Amino acid sequence: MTETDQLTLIRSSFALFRDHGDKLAAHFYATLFLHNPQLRELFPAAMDVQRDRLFQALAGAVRMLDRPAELTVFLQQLGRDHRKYGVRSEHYAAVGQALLATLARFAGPQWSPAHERAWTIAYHQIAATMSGAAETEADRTPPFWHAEVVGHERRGSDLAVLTLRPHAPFPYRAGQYTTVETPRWPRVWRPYSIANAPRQDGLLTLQVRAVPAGWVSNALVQHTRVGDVLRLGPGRGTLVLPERPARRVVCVAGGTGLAPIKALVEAMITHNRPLTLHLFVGARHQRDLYDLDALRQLAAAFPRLLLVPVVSDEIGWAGVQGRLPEVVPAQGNWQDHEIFVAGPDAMVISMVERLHRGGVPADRLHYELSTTPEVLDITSGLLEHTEPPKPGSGRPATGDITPR
Ligand SMILES: NC(=O)C1=CN([C@@H]2O[C@H](COP(=O)(O)OP(=O)(O)OC[C@H]3O[C@@H](n4cnc5c(N)ncnc54)[C@H](O)[C@@H]3O)[C@@H](O)[C@H]2O)C=CC1
Repeated sequence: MTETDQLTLIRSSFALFRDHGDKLAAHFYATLFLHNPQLRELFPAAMDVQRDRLFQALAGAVRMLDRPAELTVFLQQLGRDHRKYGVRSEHYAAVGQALLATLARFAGPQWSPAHERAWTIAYHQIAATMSGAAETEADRTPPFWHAEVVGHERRGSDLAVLTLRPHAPFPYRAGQYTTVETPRWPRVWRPYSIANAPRQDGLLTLQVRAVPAGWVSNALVQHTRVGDVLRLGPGRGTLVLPERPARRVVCVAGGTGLAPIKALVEAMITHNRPLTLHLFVGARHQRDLYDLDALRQLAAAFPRLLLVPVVSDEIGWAGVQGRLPEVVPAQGNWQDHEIFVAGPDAMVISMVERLHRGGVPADRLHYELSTTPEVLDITSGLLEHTEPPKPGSGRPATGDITPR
């Protein structure tokens, strides 16, 4: 079977599953657990979110099949990230069997031996790439880090700043995110940006907003205390400082999008010391500007940091008023600036589009979206246990200005 034949068979059969996402996933997990009850304990108690992820993961992999280099990078990362769930190489065969049986069932009469072969080959390649990367990584880093909560500060009714002390050195770059599991919700992991540049004492801060029905965010904000121990996945994400030192910089943070931006600002102040550094911090209401005191301290220590709080939804606010995508382009000519943007996807997309239209080259625009295919894939693997990113999370897509 040629690669082209394989691709055609997989894509054509995939179209048959499209309308069965939920049922297909439910059948897959039922089959998997029926034949391998010992695997149930790798998954969270509630499987509804998990089921949604399966079809997205398959769609992501099928989409990338004709881009092998990209697919390999994605699968390697997925394999490394599955270590924290306790996934081992021998589990992949069981998953493959359940998957193939499920696909055959949902494809119906159109399923042929050729389809079976094409999917089997593809799955073996996927499993080999994932488990190979996981094994290589096992020589270098632990699958997860325990981290003690050494500070828990409420900033308003739905927001908390957590300070964590990992039990072992936790390598990451300013602007990256980690995934967090709380003892309250075992095996449910959610991504949160790390809100500080790496420090000598190894402490990490998270800025977490509790969102409606957000299991982990509510546990972290409402029910977590100093002394609790969380688990952290490895640092991830591409919203990091570029190789070339940034000389003139604009940072834009909307809501808890401040977390990665604050880490980047700290790193720049320590290492690059840019000539100009504008920091726009947007919130809906004045009371939502939850970290102003700390930002003012940064500005006092580094006078070239110009801090601009922006409030969008409160009449009577005496400072800059409006939505970030309208305010920031109007405040200056940023064509020769390095721009970092984080916050709600709609804000980030609108901001990046406007700045690009205004002449800022794509390679100077740094941001991440929660809905990029890459992210969807990473957070929704066959065995992945995370929801789409929530507040406080950071996503890879730096420099790509195409909204997805
Ligand atoms: N790397 C990243 O980009 C990161 C993104 N986030 C995301 O940031 C978001 C933060 O949520 P909240 O704190 O509740 O922020 P929020 O919804 O209260 O909004 C914060 C700011 O963004 C503006 N904004 C919101 N929607 C907008 C839109 N459609 N168009 C233009 N401006 C808009 C608001 O006016 C305000 O200035 C979450 O969705 C979270 O996932 C969080 C951390 C990192």
